[in-house]
Amino acid sequence: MERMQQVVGRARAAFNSGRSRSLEFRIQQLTALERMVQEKEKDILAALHADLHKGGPNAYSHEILGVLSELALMKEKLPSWAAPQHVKKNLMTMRDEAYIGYEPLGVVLVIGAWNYPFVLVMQPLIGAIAAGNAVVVKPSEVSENTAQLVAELLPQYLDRELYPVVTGGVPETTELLTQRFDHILYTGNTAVGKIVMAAAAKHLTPVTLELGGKSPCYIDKDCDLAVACRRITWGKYMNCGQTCIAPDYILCDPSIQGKVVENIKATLQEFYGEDIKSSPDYERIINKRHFKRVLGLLEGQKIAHGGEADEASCFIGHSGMGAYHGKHSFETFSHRRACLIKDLKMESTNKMRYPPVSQKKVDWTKFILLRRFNRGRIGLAILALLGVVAAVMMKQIVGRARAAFNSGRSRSLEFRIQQLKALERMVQEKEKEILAALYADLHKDGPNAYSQEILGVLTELALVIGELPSWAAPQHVKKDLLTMRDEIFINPEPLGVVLVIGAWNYPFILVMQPLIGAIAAGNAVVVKPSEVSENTAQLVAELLPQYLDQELYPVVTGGVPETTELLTQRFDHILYTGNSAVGKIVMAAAAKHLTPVTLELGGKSPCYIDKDCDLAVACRRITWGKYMNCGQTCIAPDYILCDPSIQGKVVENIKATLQEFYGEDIKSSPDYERIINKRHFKRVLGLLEGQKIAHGGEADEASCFIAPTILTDVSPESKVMEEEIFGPVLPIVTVKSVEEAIEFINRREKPLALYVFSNNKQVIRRVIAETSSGGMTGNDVIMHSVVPTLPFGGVGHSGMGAYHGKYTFKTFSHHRACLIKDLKMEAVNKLRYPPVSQKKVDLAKLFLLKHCQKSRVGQFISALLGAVKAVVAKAANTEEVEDTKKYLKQRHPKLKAPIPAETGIDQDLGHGSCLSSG
Ligand SMILES: NC(=O)c1ccc[n+]([C@@H]2O[C@H](COP(=O)([O-])OP(=O)(O)OC[C@H]3O[C@@H](n4cnc5c(N)ncnc54)[C@H](O)[C@@H]3O)[C@@H](O)[C@H]2O)c1
Ligand SMILES: CC(C)=CCC/C(C)=C/CC/C(C)=C/C=O
Repeated sequence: MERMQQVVGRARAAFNSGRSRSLEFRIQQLTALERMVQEKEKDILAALHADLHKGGPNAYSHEILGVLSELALMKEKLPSWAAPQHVKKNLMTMRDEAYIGYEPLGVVLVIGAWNYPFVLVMQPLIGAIAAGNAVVVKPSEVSENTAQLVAELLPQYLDRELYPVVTGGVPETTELLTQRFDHILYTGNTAVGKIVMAAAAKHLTPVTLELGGKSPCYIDKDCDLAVACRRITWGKYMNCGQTCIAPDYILCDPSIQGKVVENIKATLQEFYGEDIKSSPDYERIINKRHFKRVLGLLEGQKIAHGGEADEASCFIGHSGMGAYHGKHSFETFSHRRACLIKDLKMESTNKMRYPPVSQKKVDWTKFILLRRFNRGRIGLAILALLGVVAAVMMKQIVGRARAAFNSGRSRSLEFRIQQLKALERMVQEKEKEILAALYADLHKDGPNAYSQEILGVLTELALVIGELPSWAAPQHVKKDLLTMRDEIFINPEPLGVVLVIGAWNYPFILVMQPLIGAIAAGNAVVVKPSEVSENTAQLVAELLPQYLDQELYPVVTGGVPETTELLTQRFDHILYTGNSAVGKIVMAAAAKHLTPVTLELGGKSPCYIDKDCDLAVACRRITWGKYMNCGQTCIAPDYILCDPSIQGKVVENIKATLQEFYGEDIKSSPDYERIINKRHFKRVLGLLEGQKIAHGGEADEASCFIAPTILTDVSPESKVMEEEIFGPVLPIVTVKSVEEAIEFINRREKPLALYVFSNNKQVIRRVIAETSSGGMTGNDVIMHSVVPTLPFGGVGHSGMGAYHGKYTFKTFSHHRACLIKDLKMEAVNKLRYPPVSQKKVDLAKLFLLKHCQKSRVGQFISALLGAVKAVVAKAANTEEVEDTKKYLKQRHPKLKAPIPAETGIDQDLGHGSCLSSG
C-alpha cells in the first residue's frame, strides 16, 4: 500500500509543480517517447516475440507503427487541439469572451492488456501526456517481457516522477486502485472492468473502459466471397485471434456456409503457407490458461478446418465506456472547462435578471433568448395519454421502457422532434401548475420561478428542436491515403434506456434539461425527480405521461428506497444530479452493470475579488448569484476571497445591493426564497456558530427563512469553510494576493464553478491557468451555465461528464466509429495481409507517418509509385486499375498519368502485409 501511495503521491507532487502543463514540455516529452520507440525498436520487437511469438515486421505493424503515427499526429495537432475553443454567443453574451478551455485532469492511470501489450499502454499514455497530465502506467503482467521493458525504458526517456510505471499482477493493481486518480483508462475484460469502475466510484474518478465482447460478422449472399473471406481471415487470425475487435463469429445463409469455409481455407494457405506452425506471421496463444480455455470451446463442435494444437508452444490451428485514439485521446484526458469572461460594464442590461423581478423583465429576457428559435408551431395531434406508472415495480417500468426502445420507435428524427414539441406544449400549457408547484416547494415566486426554471427549459427545447437534424447526422471525418475510397463517419446513436435523477433545488429544470437531450438522442428515459421537492415531483409524474409516449418516458417518484431499487436495474446511462456522497453510491451501483455515468455534483465555488475592480458592480453581481434561490444553487459563489483592505467595502456594497433587490423587509419580498426543509434549515444555521456576522443572521424556523448573511474574517479551518454551504450565508476569507488566493483554491477539492472579479483581464487569465474547476465566469457569477453552447459539468469531486445543448445530446449518444469499404481494390489491401515483408512495412510507414516526414516527400512519392505499379500489376481487372489510378491522381494530382512504365515493378510489394488500422 505504502509503495503505491508513494508512487501516486510523487506523481501528484510532480503534477502540482505545474511542469507538465506547458505545451512545450508536452511536445518535448512526446518527442522523447518517439526517440525511445525508434532507438529501442529491436528490444521492443524482441519482447513482443517472447510474449506472443509476434514476428518482426508483423509486430512492427501491429504495435509500433500505430504508436509512431499517434505520436506524429499528436505532435502536429496538439497546439490547435489545446487552444481555447470559442463558442457561439447570444445577445446576452455578445460582448463577452465565451470559450471551452482544455485542461489537464491531474494524475491519470493507464492499465494495459496483454494481447497488444505495447500499443495498448503507449497510445493512452501519448494522449494523457498530450493533455498535460501525470500518468501512472500499469502494463499487463501476463505479457511480462513487454511489461518489464516498458518499466525499464520509460524512465530513461521521460520525466520519471510524472510518468512512473508499476509492474505486477492482481495484488499490485488492487492496491493501486485504492489510490485516488483523476481518470482511469482500463483495457481488458468486462469482469475486471466492473472491479475497476467500483474502485473508481469510491473516489469519484471518471473511467474509460476499453472492453471486449463477441463482435459479429454478417456475410450477405450478394457478396464477393473471395474478397470478403480474405478480409475476414486477416482480421480473425491476426495475433492468433487475440484481438478485441476480431470478428468473433460469422452469420451467413446456410447456402454459402461451405463456400465461406473453402475461401477461408484458401486464404489461410495464401497467408501462412502449408506449414502454418512455422510461419513467422502466425502468433501463439498467450499462455496455458488461455490455451486450455480456447481448446475447451471446441468440445462437441463440428470442426470444418483446423483444430490442431500444441500445448508446449501454445499453438492452436485456426479454428475458429469512452473512446480514445488521436484527438479522442486528448479529449478523454482533458477537462473541458466552460469559461465566460465579462467586463464590468453594461450593468443596465444585467439588471434585467436582478431582483425585484417583474413580468416585464421576464418578457424582455424571453424575447432575447427565444427570439432566434421561435418557429411556427406545427399543430401536432399528440394524444393525451393518461395513466400513472408510479405504483408499478421498477423492473416492470424499466422492462417496459426497454421493450419500447427495442420497438425502434424512439429512433426516427421525426418522432424525437414530435416528442420534444409535445414537451414544449406541455411547458407552455401547464405553466401555471409548474409555477404553483415551485412556489409550494421553494417559495419561488412567479416571474422569479419562470426565469430560473421555465425559461431555460424553453430555450433548450427551441435550440434542440432547431439543431437536432444537424447534430444527429453522421459526422464524416478526414480520410487518409489508405481510406480515400471508403466512407468513414461517426454515427451518433441512442444508448438505450437511460436514467435521469434530479435534485430538489431546481426541481423542474434539473430533470427537464437532461430529459430533452436524452429524447433528442433517441433514448427511452426513466425520470426520477427528487422526493424532497415533492410538489414538483408529483406534477412531473402527472404531466409527462399526458404529453409524451408513456412507455418510453416513465416517471418514478419516491425517496431513497425507490431510488435504491431503481439503481439495481440495468441502464445504458445514468445522469445524476445531487450531492457527492450519493454520487458515489450511484456510480458504484452503475459499475455492477458497467453503466456509464454523468454526475452533476456540487462543492464550494470560490469567488476572488481583486483590489483593482469596480466593487459596486462586482458586489451587485455576486449578491444576485449568491442569494438567488436562498443560496441553494449548485454554482452559487460559496465564499469570497479578497484583500483585507477591501473586506469592509465588500460588505457595504453587498448590503446596499440587498436593499436594492429585496427592499427593507426581506421576509416579505416575493423574490426571496426559503430553505427547502427543516433539516437543511438547521444545518445552515449550524454553520453560523462562532462566526462574526457582519450582516443578517436572522432566521425563522416555522417558515424556513434565513436572512441573507455575511460573515467576515472567517478562518479557513472553520466548519463553514469545510462543507458546501448551500444556503444564504456568505463567508469572506481574506488573502493578501492573487497567488495566495490561487494556493487557497488549489489546496481544496476542484469546485463546480470559480469566479474572479478584476478590471485586469490578465489576473482573470492567470487564475484560470493556475486552477481547475467545472466551469468559470470572469466578472460575473452563474452566467457561464446559461450559455447553451458551453458544456455544463464538474471535474474531480464536483462531478464528471457534462450536459446542456449539444453536450446533452452527446452525453446520451454513442458515437459509433463506422468504416464502409467496397469489395474492390483488393490489391491495395493485400499490403496488409500475410506473408509479411520488410518492404511492405516500410511502405506502410510512409503511408501512415507521412505527415511527420515532410522533408521526405520525394522519397514518399517514389515509394508510392512503386506501390501503384505493384497494385496495377496485381490488379485482376481493368476496373481496379482505373480505380487505383483515379484514387492516386485524386490524392496526388501532380502524379503524371498514365503511370510511367519505366518505373519498374517490385514483385514483393504485391503480397500482403499487416498495416496497422490507423
Ligand atoms: N451540478 C449540478 O448541476 C447540481 C445541481 C443541483 C444540485 N447540485 C448539488 O446537489 C446537492 C444538493 O442536492 P441533494 O443531494 O441534497 O439533492 P436530493 O436530496 O434531491 O438528492 C438528489 C437525488 O438523489 C436521490 N437520492 C438521495 N439519496 C439517495 C441514496 N442513498 N441512494 C440513491 N439515491 C438517492 C434522491 O432521491 C434525489 O432524486 C448540492 O451539493 C448541490 O451542489 C448539483
Ligand atoms: C439566469 C437565471 C435567471 C437563472 C439561472 C439559474 C440556474 C443556474 C439554473 C440552472 C440549474 C442549475 C444548474 C442549478 C444548480 O443548482
